[in-house]
Amino acid sequence: MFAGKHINTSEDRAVLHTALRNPGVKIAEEGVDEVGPVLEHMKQFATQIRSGEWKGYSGKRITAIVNIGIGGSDLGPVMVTEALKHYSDRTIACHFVSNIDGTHLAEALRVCDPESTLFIIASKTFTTQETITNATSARDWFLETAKDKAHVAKHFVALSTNTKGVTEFGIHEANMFQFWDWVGGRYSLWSAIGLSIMISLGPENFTELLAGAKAMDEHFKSAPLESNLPVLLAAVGLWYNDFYGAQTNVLLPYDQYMWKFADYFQQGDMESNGKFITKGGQRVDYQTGPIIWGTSGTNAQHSFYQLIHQGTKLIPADFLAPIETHNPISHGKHHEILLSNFFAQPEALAFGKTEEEVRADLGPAASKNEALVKAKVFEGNRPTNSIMFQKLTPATLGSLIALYEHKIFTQGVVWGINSFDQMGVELGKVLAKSILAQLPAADKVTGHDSSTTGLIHHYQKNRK
Ligand SMILES: O=P(O)(O)OC[C@H]1O[C@@H](O)[C@@H](O)[C@@H](O)[C@@H]1O
Repeated sequence: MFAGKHINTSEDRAVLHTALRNPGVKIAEEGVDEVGPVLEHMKQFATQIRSGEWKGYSGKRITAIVNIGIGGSDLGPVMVTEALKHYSDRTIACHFVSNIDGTHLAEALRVCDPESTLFIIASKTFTTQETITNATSARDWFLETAKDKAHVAKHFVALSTNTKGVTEFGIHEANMFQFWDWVGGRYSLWSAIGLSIMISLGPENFTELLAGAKAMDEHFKSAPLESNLPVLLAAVGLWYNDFYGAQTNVLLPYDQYMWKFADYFQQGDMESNGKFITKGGQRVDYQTGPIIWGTSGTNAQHSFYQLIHQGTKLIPADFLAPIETHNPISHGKHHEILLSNFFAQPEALAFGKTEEEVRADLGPAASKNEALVKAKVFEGNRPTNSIMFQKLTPATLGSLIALYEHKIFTQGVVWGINSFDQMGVELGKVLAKSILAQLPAADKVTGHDSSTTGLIHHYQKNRK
């Protein structure tokens, strides 16, 4: 991976997101020597937006950005801007529009002023139906007020590998931030796709984020296997996934800023390792990628922990927490309570509560209610990893993301699959396109099973 070999075999591509955090690295791959210049372009632009030097068409400064992208062109920027909100000066409101559901764009535009809004169209391919449709509607909305197409240049920029698609859309090449086909969508927040992060947090913090990831890259490359964090995380995951039949891995950050961390790695892990075919084309006869889910802190305890503690499924869990909080309100009381929960849960999951302990707790009442005794038993022996870090800084977040990226890579290598393509997302897209063409009239609906045909007909009869 680090050497730039084409390990994404199905697409014959290198996998070089690590080069994005190591500008100037020498690898013979088209575009690698442009990493530094593009980063510089992003810094200049972000600084102009943040300082107010960049003006909208009517002379107002930019006070809101709307990142329009989906999947890897959305989840990274959303997760990181949330996780590092503490580092934002909040002078520029950040909106993220991904869903094709018109509600997503409409609700974002409701609070934006066309004269002071910048649209960032983020799409590696610049062909994704949701993004191009949302971007076109955003441009129409903008032109309702701005009138003149020449004003688009001040309010629309693109992050893409597809220069032709971007210029055809009407965005000037000078307002395009390039990246390359060796950056996978779900590994792209380090590239131009991170522009919204940089505008929100400032170039220095973005540089720190990259530096944190680079530190983890170095560790991954050089640490002995037995003390190599991504390898350990991968090995523990493999153990439960492949030898204990665990279907899943829940991510539980005890830091409210990280509330989108699991959402981000849902794509990162499941789109990478949700594969049943090896690189050589054989059907695997073992389990590959786990189901990833989770949410932050104690909210999860009051929601789904019941099943983790006493359900019939084995759910390995990763707990993450900062030693220091950015918000030590009420003399640090909140953080002490938060951390006491962070320490308590893995202990409870590991050691549970025996029937004898329950009986001792209940005293004489135990013998009167045997069912209650059984209901209060925790079997324990439920596996967890606990990861503590000093504070959620840009560098620490960069390291944590890279830690999980390399865990995913390591597991993919052991399973012999290609973690860097995503063939499984294509079929639904193709079917949706053919159905879209059939929606105008009932007699156009052909080639489907009776359930699908019935649903489409129901919609056609009842739409207004
Ligand atoms: O960035 P673009 O090209 O719009 O793709 C957005 C997303 O599309 C999906 O179908 C997947 O392939 C994702 O990996 C990707 O991040």
